[in-house]
Amino acid sequence: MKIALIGYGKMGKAIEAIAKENGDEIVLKISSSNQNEFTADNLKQADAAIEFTNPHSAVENIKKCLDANIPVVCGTTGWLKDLPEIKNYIEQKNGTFLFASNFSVGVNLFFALNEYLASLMSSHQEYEVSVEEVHHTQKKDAPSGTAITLAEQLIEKIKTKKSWVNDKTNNESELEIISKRIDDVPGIHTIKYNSPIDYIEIKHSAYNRKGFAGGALLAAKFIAGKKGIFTMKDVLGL
Ligand SMILES: NC(=O)c1ccc[n+]([C@@H]2O[C@H](COP(=O)([O-])OP(=O)(O)OC[C@H]3O[C@@H](n4cnc5c(N)ncnc54)[C@H](O)[C@@H]3O)[C@@H](O)[C@H]2O)c1
Ligand SMILES: O=C(O)C1=N[C@H](C(=O)O)CCC1
Repeated sequence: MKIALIGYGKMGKAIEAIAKENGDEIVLKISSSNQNEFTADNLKQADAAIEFTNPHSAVENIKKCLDANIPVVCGTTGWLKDLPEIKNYIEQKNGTFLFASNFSVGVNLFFALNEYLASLMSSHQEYEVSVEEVHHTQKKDAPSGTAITLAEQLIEKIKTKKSWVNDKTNNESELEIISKRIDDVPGIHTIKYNSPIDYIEIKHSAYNRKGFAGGALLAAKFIAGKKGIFTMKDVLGL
């Protein structure tokens, strides 16, 4: 398969390494230093584009891929306030799009586990739920996109929680998300349930970026040749 990489930083390079192992071809690599090559003609050489840049560039980059009629997988986090605009754009262009806050298969299984545990815990209000995420110090957004997905799942199931805050809170209706930034940590997410008599936690730790990169490639293969908006649930059959 032929892939355009929009963003050639830590994730772009991790995707390139796995693509080479799989026999996929990277036909275009765009970073902030070669924007002149980010053209419709160049994009059209690819079966799909994979976008991992930053919260300020993602929306424009996705639109450029849709304008060129190229299916686009996006892993950039921190831009989701603009998702309704992107959904309209996809409809107008009859385009193809897949976003995931986390592409790793393990985290997508962890999402399913989080939903299941939250539905069990919803009738046990003595447990106070909170989320913690730890990432490397170069990360631009907080909380992580993955932590937001986990928090949204919890708010859906645990009716006392109405919204999340990225800070400590004593307000019972707010779900606490604590963000920590430590050197080179690829990503750790923990869901904590604390009661006056015991404590339960579920935790996912990424050892490196291979899971995110491999999942993004699976997603690109899944959407190539399709039309519409997809999620990792479609890719993994969850
Ligand atoms: N969804 C997931 O599974 C997942 C996993 C890891 C990282 N991420 C997210 O992916 C994004 C990128 O992460 P990273 O660690 O690779 O970051 P990074 O800073 O290492 O790389 C970003 C790259 O984007 C390039 N870039 C910046 N502006 C650009 C533009 N306008 N057009 C094209 N390229 C541009 C930079 O030159 C750089 O090469 C972040 O938002 C991060 O949170 C998501
Ligand atoms: O390294 C990052 O940045 C990561 N971003 C995603 C997020 O915000 O959840 C996924 C994990 C790694």
